[in-house]
Amino acid sequence: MLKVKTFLAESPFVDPRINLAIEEHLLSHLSSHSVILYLWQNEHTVVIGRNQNAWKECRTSLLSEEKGTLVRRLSGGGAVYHDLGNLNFTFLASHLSYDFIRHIKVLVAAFRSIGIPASFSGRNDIFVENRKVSGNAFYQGKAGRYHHGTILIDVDIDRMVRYLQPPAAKLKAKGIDSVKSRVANLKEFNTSLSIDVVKKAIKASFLEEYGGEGENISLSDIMKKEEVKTLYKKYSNPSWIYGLSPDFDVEIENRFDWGHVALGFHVREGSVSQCHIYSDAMDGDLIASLAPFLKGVPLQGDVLAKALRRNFPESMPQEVQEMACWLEKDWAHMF
Ligand SMILES: Nc1ncnc2c1ncn2[C@@H]1O[C@H](COP(=O)(O)OC(=O)CCCC[C@@H]2CCSS2)[C@@H](O)[C@H]1O
Repeated sequence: MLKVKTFLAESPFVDPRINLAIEEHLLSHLSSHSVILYLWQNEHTVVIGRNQNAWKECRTSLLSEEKGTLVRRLSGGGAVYHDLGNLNFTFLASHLSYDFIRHIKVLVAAFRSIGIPASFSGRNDIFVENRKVSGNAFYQGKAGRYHHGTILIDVDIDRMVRYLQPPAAKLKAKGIDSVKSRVANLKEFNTSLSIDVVKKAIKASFLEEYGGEGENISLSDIMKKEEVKTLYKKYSNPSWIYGLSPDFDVEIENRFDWGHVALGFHVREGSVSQCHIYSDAMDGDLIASLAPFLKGVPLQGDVLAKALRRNFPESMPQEVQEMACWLEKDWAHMF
């Protein structure tokens, strides 16, 4: 088997934008015949895949209201939730040293060494007793490739489900859909586990598989580099996080005493780029004439309601008042 030099890197940071910046930096500076095991954790974060629609995959306004962070990663695949009960691993390797089977071997052996009967699903997941405990994804750069994944150790599953639930509105969007699974925390199978125990097991299994010392990479030195600061800005930029979401169409409707109303929005980068309003109200013209007021407005019920009201500073027709209240009340958390 090819002899490779092994490195270990452990992040002391819990900000996903810093950790993703470090990961990308490590990838672009890989030397030949080397493999790095990078271990990292994020606090209260949803991570979407490179080609996903942010609003479709994540209740973005709920997450931000509860002080969570949404980030987009480089690799493909679906949306996952991280908190400090989740551990991430990344195997970064030069093209010749990259060997997915060996990575899985490292993980499965590590799990077994701490009493967890894990197996690889054949798709991109690791399962224990038919429940997913790890989701994996991949990226190829110039200097090498990476395979990264999550490990659910003691994650708040209620929060995970809440943030990743599908939006209530009818939504048609291109982009990659997440694949919902039944998940489990490793702690359910071995109550004495902690993040540290799992980390130690993975590091030991990595060195067992690859040999070598596992030279430490100092991430605080890497953090000082200009390139990492630039990458941090990229991962923090809303045009990276939201802007790469493919456009989508969304429809919401309601029956009022005076008639039925359906609002159809075309959404680009989070704001309404086109709006159509259909209604069977007596004063259908009034309702249809509201559409231009919603163009360019961010897709949030309360902000849309404000935009409607702004256009009737003097006397607001009853229908408009009711529509604004409905948007505010039912769709404040549209996504
Ligand atoms: N943290 C975590 N771990 C495992 N599975 C999860 C997690 N959060 C959510 N899920 C479940 O996986 C599906 C999505 O599965 P899906 O297969 O669509 O996507 C993935 O697994 C992507 C893994 C990305 C790993 C990266 C590594 C470092 S940064 S993120 C979701 O709907 C939940 O049912």
